[in-house]
Amino acid sequence: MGATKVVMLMAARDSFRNSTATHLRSLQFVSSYHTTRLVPQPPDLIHWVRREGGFVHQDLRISDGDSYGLGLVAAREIPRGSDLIALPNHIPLCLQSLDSEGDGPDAVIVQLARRVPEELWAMRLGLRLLQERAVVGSYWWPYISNLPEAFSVPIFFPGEDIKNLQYAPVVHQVNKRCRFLLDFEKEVRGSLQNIPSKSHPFGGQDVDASSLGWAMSAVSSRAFRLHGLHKGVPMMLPLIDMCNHSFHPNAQIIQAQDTSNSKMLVKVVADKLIEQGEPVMLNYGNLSNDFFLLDYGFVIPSNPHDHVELKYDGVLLDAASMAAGIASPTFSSPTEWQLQILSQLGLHGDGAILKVTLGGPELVEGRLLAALRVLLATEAETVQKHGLDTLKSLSVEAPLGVANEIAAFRTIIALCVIALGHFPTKIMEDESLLRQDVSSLRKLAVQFRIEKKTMIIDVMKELTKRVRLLQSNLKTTA
Ligand SMILES: C[S@@+](CC[C@H](N)C(=O)[O-])C[C@H]1O[C@@H](n2cnc3c(N)ncnc32)[C@H](O)[C@@H]1O
Repeated sequence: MGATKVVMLMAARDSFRNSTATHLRSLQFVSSYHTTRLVPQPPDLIHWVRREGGFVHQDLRISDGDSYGLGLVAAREIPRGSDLIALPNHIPLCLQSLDSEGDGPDAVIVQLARRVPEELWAMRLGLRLLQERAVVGSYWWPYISNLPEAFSVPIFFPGEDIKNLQYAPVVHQVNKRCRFLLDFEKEVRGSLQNIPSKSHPFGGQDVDASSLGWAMSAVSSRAFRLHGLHKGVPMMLPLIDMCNHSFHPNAQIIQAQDTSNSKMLVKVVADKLIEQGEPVMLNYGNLSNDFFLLDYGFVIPSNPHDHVELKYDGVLLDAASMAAGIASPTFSSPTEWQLQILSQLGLHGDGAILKVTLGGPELVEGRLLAALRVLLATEAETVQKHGLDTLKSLSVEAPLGVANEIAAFRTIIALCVIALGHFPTKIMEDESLLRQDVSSLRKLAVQFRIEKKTMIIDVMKELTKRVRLLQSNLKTTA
């Protein structure tokens, strides 16, 4: 079902290739990506920002080359603390408040944006971007023409490569986004049917799922939410959005006041000395590979913030526990006092959130760890001596005793084995696929699943190490 929808999205993309009206800019979408921009030779973005009253450090250049697409680099050493870019208020592209009324094209955009669920906020600003892309003479055209013509986010993967992700939570998200785009295409077309041309936000042009997908991906992969003046409102920040991501950035975005006119500026400032030839990197956030893939179209190898989602399920935990050699586990039939703690952990009763995670900086989600410790304990009094925070913490060693801790860790290791078993292929097979001549989208899908599996194996290794340590402590004490 999901895959069929995706194929439809791809097909929709192709069928609109010839719909260009001569007096308007086309919203069509062409299927290539990386460094290819919307027009073959877009205007010089640095020059445009300066001309519009922004500041760009004299030693900054846009560079083309590595696998990250375009990026910003230092042509000469830039000292720490230097301003790299400063954009006055009129350069960022944002959406007006969804509460605003009025008429004309902007009001139509606001009405359409109100129909987009908050979780797909990128589509809201995407409508605004599409509006500026459609009409000739847009103030932002020098910026928009420098945007990539295509994105490697999974809504544009062929159906087969969505399956190739092999990870249900992300496949589910991709299908949801594709379904949304196809439904929203109908809604947008319906709403624009009887709009007089002077109020048409896209200059009379048709909008399809593919152009909506382009706009949503342009925003999700490039917009920033700043928490100062604009209180988390997403904005497209021309030129600043040429900076690529690193968890070890050398620059950051700040908001500051322009001393000459006391208006607000969005700035990029060097956090470190930037060597000649070094790229300027920002941290997009401590995100999992699920987010990086869905919103940005890339994955980070050995991402310390990556995790896998599991459903908290007593029967599954019993199976894992038994596989780990623990006699008669009671995960599926907890006692009354255990159920009370599970409710406090949000793993039982009304409003329970059964999604738990393995991996990331926490290694094991605190709620899962606490549940295992509690359900593998036999005495209510021993457990009730401890607060929930202690039970949830991996750094508090064996709060309910060493044997309990070893049993909890072994159960998680067995859970990891079960989780690995859900992937239809092994890492070795994936790696051999990567060496073959396959499309870059397929490679990305395979790289994503390799990272998930490697992360699970790393959790197992770490917990095995801890079990060994606990066992040796036990022997020493004995
Ligand atoms: C804000 S834009 C940065 C400029 C972009 N490289 C370009 O060519 O316009 C974000 C996009 O850059 C690429 N990118 C940024 N950081 C990356 C990284 N660490 N690894 C791989 N791709 C990255 C991804 O395609 C991402 O969607």
